[in-house]
Amino acid sequence: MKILDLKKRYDDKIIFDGLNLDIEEEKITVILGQSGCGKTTLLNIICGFINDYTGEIKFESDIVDGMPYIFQEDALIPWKTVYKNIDYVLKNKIKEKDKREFIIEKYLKMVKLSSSKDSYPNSLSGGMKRRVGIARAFAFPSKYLLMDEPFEFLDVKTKYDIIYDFKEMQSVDKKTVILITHDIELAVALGDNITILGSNPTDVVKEIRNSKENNFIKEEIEKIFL
Ligand SMILES: Nc1ncnc2c1ncn2[C@@H]1O[C@H](COP(=O)(O)OP(=O)(O)OP(=O)(O)O)[C@@H](O)[C@H]1O
Repeated sequence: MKILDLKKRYDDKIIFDGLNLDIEEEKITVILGQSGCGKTTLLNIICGFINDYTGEIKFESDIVDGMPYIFQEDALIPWKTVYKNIDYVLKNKIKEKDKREFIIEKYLKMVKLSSSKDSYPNSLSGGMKRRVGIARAFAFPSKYLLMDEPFEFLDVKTKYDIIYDFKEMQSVDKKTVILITHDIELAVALGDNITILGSNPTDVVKEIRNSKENNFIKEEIEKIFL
C-alpha cells in the first residue's frame, strides 16, 4: 500500500502536509506517534471513514469488501454470542452457512475460545473480548487489517499472550497489518516494520524495516521517540 502526498487539515489545523508512506504487503507495519499527531486520522483515511483529504492511497490488493478495524474499545455486539458476533460480519460476504461455520470455528480455535462460542460478551474478560475481536478481524475476507491501540487496558501477561497468538495467526494468514500506537514495547514485539512519526505537521521521522533483525531496536526507538 502506498500513501502519496497526503494532505489533511481540520479547519486551520494542518495534520498532514504531504505525507508519503510505503506499507509493505503481508507484513505488520507499526506506526508510532505521540498522542494527537494524527494516527487515528491516518487509519480513518485508509479505511475510507474520512474522505476530505488530498493525495492518494494506492492499494495493491482488493478492498471492495472493506477492511477490518480493531479499535481500542471492544466493538462486540452485547446481545450476540461470540459465534454470532463473528457470523454477523461474515454474513454479507460469505453466503454459505457451512463455509462460515468452518471459518468461525477455525479462528475461534486459533484464539483459544472454541469453548466460549455460545457465551455473550459481558461474561468474557477483557482479554477474551480482545481475542474475539482478533478472530473476527482475521476471519473477515480482507488482505488488510487496521488496528488502533488494540491492546490498551490489558495486563502485561494477557497482552503478551495475545501478541503471541496474533503472531501465530499472522504467520499463517499474512495480512497487511497497520497498527498505530504510542507503545514502544508493543511496536517492538509485533512490528516487522516500524515507522516513527513526528508532528506539526505530521511527517515520517524514521522508517525501520525488518526490525526483528535489530537487537537494539528498542533503544534506537527510545532515542528518537522519548
Ligand atoms: N473531527 C475532528 N475535528 C477537529 N479536530 C480533530 C478531529 N479529529 C481529530 N482532531 C484533532 O487532530 C489531531 C490528530 O487527531 P488524531 O486522533 O488523529 O491523533 P492520534 O495521533 O490518533 O491521537 P491519540 O494517540 O491521542 O489517539 C488532534 O489534535 C485532534 O484533536
